[in-house]
Amino acid sequence: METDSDSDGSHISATPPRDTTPPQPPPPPLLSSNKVRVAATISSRSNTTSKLKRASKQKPLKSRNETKTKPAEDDPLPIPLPSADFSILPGSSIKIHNRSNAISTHSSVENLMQGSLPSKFASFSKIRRPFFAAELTEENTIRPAPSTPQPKSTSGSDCVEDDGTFAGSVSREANSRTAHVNNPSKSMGRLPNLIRSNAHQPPAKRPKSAGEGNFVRLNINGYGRKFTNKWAKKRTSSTSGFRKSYRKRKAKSKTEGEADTNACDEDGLVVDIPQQQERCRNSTSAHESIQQAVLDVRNEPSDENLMKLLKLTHGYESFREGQLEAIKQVVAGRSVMLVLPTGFGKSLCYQLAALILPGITLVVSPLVALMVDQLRQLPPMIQGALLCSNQTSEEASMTLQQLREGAIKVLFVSPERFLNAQFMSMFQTTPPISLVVVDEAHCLSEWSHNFRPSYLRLKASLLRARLNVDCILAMTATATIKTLNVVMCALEIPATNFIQTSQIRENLQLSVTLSDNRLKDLLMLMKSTPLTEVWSIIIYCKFQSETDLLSKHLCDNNISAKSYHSGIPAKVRSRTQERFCSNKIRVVVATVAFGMGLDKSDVGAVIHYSLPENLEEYVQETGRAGRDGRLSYCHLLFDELTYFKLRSLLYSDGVDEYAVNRLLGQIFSNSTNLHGKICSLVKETASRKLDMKEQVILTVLTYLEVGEMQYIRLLPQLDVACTLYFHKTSPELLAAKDTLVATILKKSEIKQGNYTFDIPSVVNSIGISSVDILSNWLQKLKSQGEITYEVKEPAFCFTIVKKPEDFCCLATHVTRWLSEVENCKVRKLDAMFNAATFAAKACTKMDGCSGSQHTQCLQKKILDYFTRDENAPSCEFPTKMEHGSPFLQADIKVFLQSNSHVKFTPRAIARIMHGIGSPAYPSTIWSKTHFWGRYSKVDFPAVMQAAMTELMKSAGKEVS
Ligand SMILES: Nc1ncnc2c1ncn2[C@@H]1O[C@H](COP(=O)(O)OP(=O)(O)OP(=O)(O)O)[C@@H](O)[C@H]1O
Repeated sequence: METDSDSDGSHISATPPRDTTPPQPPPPPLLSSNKVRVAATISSRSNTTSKLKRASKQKPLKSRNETKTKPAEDDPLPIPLPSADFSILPGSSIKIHNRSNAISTHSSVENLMQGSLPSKFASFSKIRRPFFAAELTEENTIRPAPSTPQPKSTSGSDCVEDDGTFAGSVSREANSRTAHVNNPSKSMGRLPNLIRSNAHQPPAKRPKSAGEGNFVRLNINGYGRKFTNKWAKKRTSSTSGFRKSYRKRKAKSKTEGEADTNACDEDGLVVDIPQQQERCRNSTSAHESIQQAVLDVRNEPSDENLMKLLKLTHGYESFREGQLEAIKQVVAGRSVMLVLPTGFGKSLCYQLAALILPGITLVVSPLVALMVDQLRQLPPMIQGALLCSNQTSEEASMTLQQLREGAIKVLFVSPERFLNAQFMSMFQTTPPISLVVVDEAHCLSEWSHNFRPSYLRLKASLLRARLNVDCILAMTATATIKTLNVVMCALEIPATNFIQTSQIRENLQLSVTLSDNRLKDLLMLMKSTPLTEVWSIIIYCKFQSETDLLSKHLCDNNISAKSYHSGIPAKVRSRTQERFCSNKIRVVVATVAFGMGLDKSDVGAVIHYSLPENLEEYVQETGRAGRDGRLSYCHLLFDELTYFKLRSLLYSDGVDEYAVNRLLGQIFSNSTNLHGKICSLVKETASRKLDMKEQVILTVLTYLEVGEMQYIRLLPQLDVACTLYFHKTSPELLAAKDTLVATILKKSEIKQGNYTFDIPSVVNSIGISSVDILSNWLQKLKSQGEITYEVKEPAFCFTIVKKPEDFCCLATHVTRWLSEVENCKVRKLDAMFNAATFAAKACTKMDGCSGSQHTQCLQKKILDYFTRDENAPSCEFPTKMEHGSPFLQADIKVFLQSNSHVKFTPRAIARIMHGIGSPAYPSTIWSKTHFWGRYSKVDFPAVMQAAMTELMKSAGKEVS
């Protein structure tokens, strides 16, 4: 059962244990959940009640059911089928609002909103883990090279940032809706997150500039390699250029005899030229007003001045809860931890701050897709750009040039950039950085659901020392107390600067079904009200194969659906997303790969076809529904089998101490001679030899770099094996003319007449300063027709800073920590499963839950999860796992006997018994044994223990 899941949730992304010594001066930690919540409210809380009252008077909650969805042109609307009653689904008695029974619908809506809902919840975010692809290699060596790091990599660490490969412009247009709920005021009264204010009361028209909008042409798919901020571009382009193109267009329209003033500009946007000129004039005055408003705020950052600026820049009448406080703190130079729900307006906080602060605002974002989305959403008067590895060096230099000229206010980068010495030093020649924004800040903590080792570099101390930045805005939508503590500690954000608002969006109706036939139940759900009346639906699956199967099944049943996962070509994915956003596809059946940068406010329902791995994921994915504030439906279909499968998969990243020890041995072998030289570790070979996933190796390496002590310095990843093919001059003759060729020949192995060498070894021995010099030189020989060459074997590259004194002690420390991370993930899954099981089986329905509708009890569970002390065991509902089996020991014995030629560790045996493949014991081979996955219901540590006992017995026999 090797997973084809996109979640790769199983990857521990293990990383360094936290520094035990807090940074100087130590930031006041968030002591307890209570403390956090008290601090969280700061000033925002006091206004909440009155705001709610005001809001409830102002706007009614619209029911999605009452919206007439507009059928798309190229996909026929599914034929409405007789509605089914969910109550017939096993394990539930769902009673969802029936169209033919309007009164019951609305009363249910009221019921939903009337329940006593807690006002504070932690919430969701949208980051997704990258998909990792490995290539087969044969070597596994660590090699020395010169001390200067090479700046460019072919398959470098930046590959992670580029993983968000889907591109495509996203339609921002939601269907216009006019319907109202019969009695909405009651519901409204209980909605603390007035996200709907956006939907119901369109903002005042934004001031427009000549180059309105931040146009981005995506290059992720390989076509159009530009990340351009159009506004900035227009600023630098000359007027004559504009006139020329205008004349050209006009002439063209004349020759064609058409009075068409609409023309396609170079980027494919339709531009109305006379209007554009008018806009130019208007924009000058708008620009001046904004400049004046910025000056006013700088002089006096009062609520009134900030509000005025907000209106001018974004067209909004007021700030949402938490926004004003965050902006004020940041503008005053104080770091802030901001926790707001998904789609609540975190970006606006740094956008306004960027405008007010004098220097550059650097936004660290985990995925290119997200950066592109954020760049696109910048208001026109804020010039932005992004740096990513998809760009050509010319594009990157152009961005740098614009930065130097002060033409860019907001720069988006990935955390991997902080590996790059060139990047870190480039700010010496630009205006200073005023603010660093860490988006999806939970990625910084190993205790979050989405940990990214590269985020570990983002320590306040580094930002201060290398970028001279003191002010940090950390933002997330989903973080537990434990996660927040880690983030705030690393970024040195004092507890007093913690801003958290009400977290849950109450326009989401949460329902749950424990199902023993999910396919049948899903179809029934889709063919019943209210879903028959909802246009945009996302169905989340865990596995890629599942999404393909489901979308086909839905299509076969007259429901237009498309599958979306990272195995689908980027172009196709991009098109699916585009068509979904423009309402041409009704249903997208997706893995977690779908949602990043999704800019669609009118998703009416999110269905989970599998159990999410944790409540963070659940909250985040359900949060993609109803961002327009309308009543939206979130149904969770789950079964125990998937729970067992997911739980097993969480153990696929675990490592044994001896393997960590061996890894350390490889990294530091000959380290005395290697000081400052480039070393490499071929990913695939190391992974197979150590039976350790590449991602886990990277985590250990990151630990060695940014843990308590710095042992290595990571460099961008590289394909290290290079094969040369000589075409004109013979190798010997060329070597006689060129010392570089001579060195290569000395360092090469001859395979089938071709010369293969290790790039870091050659770079080290010829003493050149960077790998780039070597590759430029090879390129030159290639252009002369002398050679062709190919590179392969992606490797982790690093230089040794210090050799650990005690390998064993370090290995123990790292292993223990990795194991804690693993346990944390398992606990998160259990909490998700327990919450769903509680709703489906044990909820007494006293607090407003009914049928399969469990908004109230699930919201309570979520609140509890995000605010409780995670270290305290939560055993309100024991997990379903068995702790042993009478046949386990005997089966392991038989398994060992029948595979006596293979060496196993207890972990390897337990993985096979749980049906999990690993680099050294791949599922392609081991799934053939009939013990494969046989004990997935038995707790993994118990299976490991049994395997250990059996291995000891057989070893004892061998010795005697
Ligand atoms: N004060 C406000 N009034 C009205 N609308 C607002 C306000 N602030 C933000 N918005 C709008 O809310 C929407 C969501 O904002 P944004 O994308 O910044 O949310 P987010 O919290 O960053 O979301 P995510 O968690 O998905 O990253 C945007 O359309 C934004 O313009």
